Amino acid sequence: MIPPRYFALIPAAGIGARMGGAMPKQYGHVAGKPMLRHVLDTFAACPAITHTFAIVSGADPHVDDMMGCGPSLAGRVTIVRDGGASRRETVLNGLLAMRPQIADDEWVLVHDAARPGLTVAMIDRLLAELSEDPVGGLFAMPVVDTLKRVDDERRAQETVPRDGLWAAQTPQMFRYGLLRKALEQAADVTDEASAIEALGLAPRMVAGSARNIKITHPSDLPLAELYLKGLHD
Ligand SMILES: Nc1ccn([C@@H]2O[C@H](COP(=O)(O)OP(=O)(O)OP(=O)(O)O)[C@@H](O)[C@H]2O)c(=O)n1
Ligand SMILES: C[C@](O)(CO)[C@H](O)COP(=O)(O)O
Repeated sequence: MIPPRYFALIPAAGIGARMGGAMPKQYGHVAGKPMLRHVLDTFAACPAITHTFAIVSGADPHVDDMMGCGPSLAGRVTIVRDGGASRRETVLNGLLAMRPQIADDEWVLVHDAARPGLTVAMIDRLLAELSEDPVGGLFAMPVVDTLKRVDDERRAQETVPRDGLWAAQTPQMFRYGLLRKALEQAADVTDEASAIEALGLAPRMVAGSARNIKITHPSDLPLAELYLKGLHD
């Protein structure tokens, strides 16, 4: 029996509103290279990943320059120019584009273009932990801060018990057929695991890493630089 293969899907069609800047944040440089290029180079360097699909906006004017700023990724990465108005739509469009190359029981790792700190070793660890899992799962980290739910005036209304709370990261790894069905049926979700949970299934958490930071605001950049320059494990 041929073992199922692993494919990466990188949603990269956002505008980076919270980051600001002249271009979408996935093209902003961190440690000398565009954020999205870090991600594509990592997946291309991972032998266990059969192929990577990056989903960008149909009108994206930056992707060709990004693909040209380093060794060729031909044969390892396909750019799909079909981003959607939401993350969910972008990922779903990517899954549809992948259809001719992937079977329903094969794995899709969905990873934010905004998380350039991912390493090949982390990908291998995720596969080792989840490749036999009946549902799939994701990187996540236990919440360590005390959480407050606040009102419109930023006053605490409730302290949310943090026992059992984990902060989701990516990759989020599910079999193609299940993920596509879940996203087709989901309301607008902020991650793929939410759509899987809406089917009544329980994705498994795998301990992530602080280096797998999602670059959202300008204040996230210095820490990401430290990790990507190898100055901090
Ligand atoms: N319509 C969208 C929205 C987001 N994303 C992607 O989803 C990932 C995580 O989203 P986020 O960090 O929110 O990025 P943006 O949506 O670009 O940021 P903002 O919400 O600040 O605009 C990013 O790689 C982003 O490019 C996408 O592919 N399509
Ligand atoms: C998928 C994710 O990174 C998990 O924490 C997060 O939900 C993405 O949220 P964003 O608002 O699209 O950045």
